[in-house]
Amino acid sequence: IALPKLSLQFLLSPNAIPSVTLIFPNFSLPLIALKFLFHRSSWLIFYFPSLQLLWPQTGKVRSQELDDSKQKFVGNGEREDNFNNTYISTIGIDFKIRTVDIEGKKIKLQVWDTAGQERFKTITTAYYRGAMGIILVYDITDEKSFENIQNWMKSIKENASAGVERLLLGNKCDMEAKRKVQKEQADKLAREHGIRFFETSAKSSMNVDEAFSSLARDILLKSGSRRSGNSNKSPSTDLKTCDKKNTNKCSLG
Ligand SMILES: Nc1nc2c(ncn2[C@@H]2O[C@H](COP(=O)(O)OP(=O)(O)OP(=O)(O)O)[C@@H](O)[C@H]2O)c(=O)[nH]1
Repeated sequence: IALPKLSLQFLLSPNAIPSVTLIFPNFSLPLIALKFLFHRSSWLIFYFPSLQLLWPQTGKVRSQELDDSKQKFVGNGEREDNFNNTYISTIGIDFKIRTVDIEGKKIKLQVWDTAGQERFKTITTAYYRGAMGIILVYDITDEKSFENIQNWMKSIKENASAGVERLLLGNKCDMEAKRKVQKEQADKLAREHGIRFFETSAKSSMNVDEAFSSLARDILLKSGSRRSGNSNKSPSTDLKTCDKKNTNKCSLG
């Protein structure tokens, strides 16, 4: 008998709807439906942006897969012709496996390609900790990207594990005519931080293998020397100069 009275009181109160749900369980069905709809819509609102985050990433992986298969199909054709010039920005993290040969041993590297853009910094810094090596890449045709290296160095100091192996790369060295960052500037910066520096080209593959091998070798050496108590750096990697005039060696490390 008391229930309807109670429900009326509750209906008039600001908390009416949850109270009615408690008193009349049969009312709860539409309310649950409402709640479900509400939750579902909020879930959808939260879910859709994350889908949008995933889509371009998938697109990037797919375009790279297509590129790889194109390279296989073309066979020994010039790699430059198959270079993927379509720019799809990395969103958050992109994951790749690369195998390098170090003194006859195959070393599998797990490479986490992080977005360079400032707005993804919170996501990317979360992945620093635990990384054994970090490659900092700037674009030799873009001064800002070089200036940004200082910020990344600071961020690594704050977020990465102590003693993480670092490597500085000046990429796009096939674009000499558009060069904005001189080799000497980067060399100086690398020396200040006590790290190796190479100029590379993802387009012509210049020094790309050398860069990965060098980092892997330094990581191996460091972990080996940690065990043996010796902390000497490995001898520098056999590098090629980016400008075509001198294709012998250029070790800046
Ligand atoms: N000429 C030339 N172009 C390059 C080279 N490396 C990358 N590019 C081009 O530069 C653009 C950006 O390349 P990405 O590798 O996606 O650059 P990123 O720094 O990873 O960019 P985010 O994914 O936004 O972090 C693309 O259009 C590439 O084709 C290179 O060595 N030489």
